Order: sequence, then structure tokens, then C-alpha cells
Amino acid sequence: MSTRIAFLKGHGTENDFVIVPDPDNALDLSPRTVAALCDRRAGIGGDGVLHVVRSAAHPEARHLADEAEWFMDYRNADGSVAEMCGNGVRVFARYLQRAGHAGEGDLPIATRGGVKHAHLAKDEPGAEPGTGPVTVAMGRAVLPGGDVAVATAHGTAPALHVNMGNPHAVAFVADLADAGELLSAPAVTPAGAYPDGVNVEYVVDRGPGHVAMRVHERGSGETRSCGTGACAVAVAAARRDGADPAVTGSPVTYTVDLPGGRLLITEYPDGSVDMTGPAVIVAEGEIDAGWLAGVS
Ligand SMILES: N[C@H](CCC[C@H](N)C(=O)O)C(=O)O
Repeated sequence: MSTRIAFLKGHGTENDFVIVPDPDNALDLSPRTVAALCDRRAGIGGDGVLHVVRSAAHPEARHLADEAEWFMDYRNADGSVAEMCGNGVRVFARYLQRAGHAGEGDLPIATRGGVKHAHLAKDEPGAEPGTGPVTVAMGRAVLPGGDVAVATAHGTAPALHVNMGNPHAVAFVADLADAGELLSAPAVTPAGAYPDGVNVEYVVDRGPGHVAMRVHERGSGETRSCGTGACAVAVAAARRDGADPAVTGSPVTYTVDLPGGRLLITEYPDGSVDMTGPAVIVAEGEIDAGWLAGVS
């Protein structure tokens, strides 16, 4: 393992990540190592790790190497692996741009949820470089059906199961405080509905095409934002509002306010979903190799 292990810190609407560039997939990022990196006291701190690996160098992405040079090996703060991370993909794209690996226009990124296409908007004239919004084609939501319910501060609320590559249970509530403290994973019924865990979103209305949400993320706890969660919320809201694009034939956009910022989600009649939001690189530095060895 090299003695100089670079990292960067970044966030998308305050869903924050430790970015670890490792093109040849040389680092052994065990769940224990990831959890140590994400520790906000004894480590660097983050909701997750974005391990940056060439697709050809990773057994789970090798088959995508012709479509996307880079693989976002995403890990949750507890060290668990997730299929997708929406805010993470935007930050990953911003890192590739900063590192000189991204040209103008479409940027394919391999993920465990397939190849996602990012588009980095040009910076506003006079703005700092790398501050324009990033749009990601998130693919299509899958609604597996089945009645699920999630715990609230006062009982339970019906929820819609929406899969964005990763699982979500979306509940519409009267007030975001109805989510309770979210200090642990909300109970979901039926208990076996999500054998691998689930991200739970609580949603209130703010106006036509405008919602606000809180989220308890699988593997990370309550976060300030969840990109795939915002997509799941917009898809659920469109079905609730009779605005399912597959039925109306028209795209629908929801403004989604999260504790950490705002995302714009558009769903199209073919079911595809676009997410647009910020992506910020905050800092870069070096991980001490001795410390890393001690926590691995
Ligand atoms: N915790 C999620 C992965 C990260 C999702 C979230 N950070 C996002 O921006 O989509 C899961 O285990 O499915």
C-alpha cells in the first residue's frame, strides 16, 4: 500500500463523502476501513465513501469498461455496499472533472446500478470553476408493489416501495416532525419486506410540484440529503398526484427540498428520471498510511 494515500472531501446538498482515488483498485477498503474513514470523530467523516476505480480494474465493473472508464465503488458509512448513490454520482462526476478525466458533455459513470450518464453544466460567467449544477440520468424507477408501512412518531404511515437501483419506502406525512427523531432505522411492516434494508423517506407538500423530505438512509442513518431518495419521492408524488408521465404523456418535474439543499427531479413518459443538483469538492489531503493500516 502506498505511503501517500490521497483523499478528497465533497458533498452534494450536504450528503457528504470521502473520495478515495484508486484507479488500479489497489486499496483494500474493508467495511471496517470504510467505517473508520467515515467516522466523524476518529476519522475524516462522511455519509459514505466514493472509491474511484477504473472499471477495467474492478471485478464488479469490468463488464462495463467499454461503456464507462470509471466505476463509482460506493460504500455507506457503516461499510455496507449500496447499488447506487445519487448525490454521490454528482460528486464523483465533479471529481473526475477536477482530475481532468471528464471532457465536455456526457460523462458515463459505472455503478452497481448500471451506467449512469452525468452532465456537468458550464459554470456561470465569473463563477468559481466547478460550481455549475450537475444533471444525472438516473434510469427508471421500479415500483415492485405490495403494501408497506413505516413507523412514524405517532404510529405508522403507508409507504410506496420505489426502487432506484436501491430500495426506498416513501411515506407522505402531514409534518416532517412526524418522522420522529430518526435515531435508528424506522420499523417497516411487513418485517420481511426489505431483507437487505431500505432507505425511508418522509415527505410533506410545499406547493404544486414542490415537496420537502427527510430521510433515514440504510447504512448511514439520517442524512441531510439523499439523491436516489429524492428521485423515489418525486416518482411517488407523481403517482399520488395523477401526474405519472407514462399515463399523461408529459414529463413532470418536482422541486425537492431536503435539509441540506434543493434537488430538481424530472420524470419522462418513458419512465427515465433526471436529477439535477450541486456537487462541491471541499478539500483534498492525504490519509496517513499508518493510521489506515491500524483501522483496516
Ligand atoms: N444509503 C443508500 C445509498 C446512498 C444513497 C444516497 N446517499 C443518495 O444520494 O442516493 C443505500 O444504502 O441504498
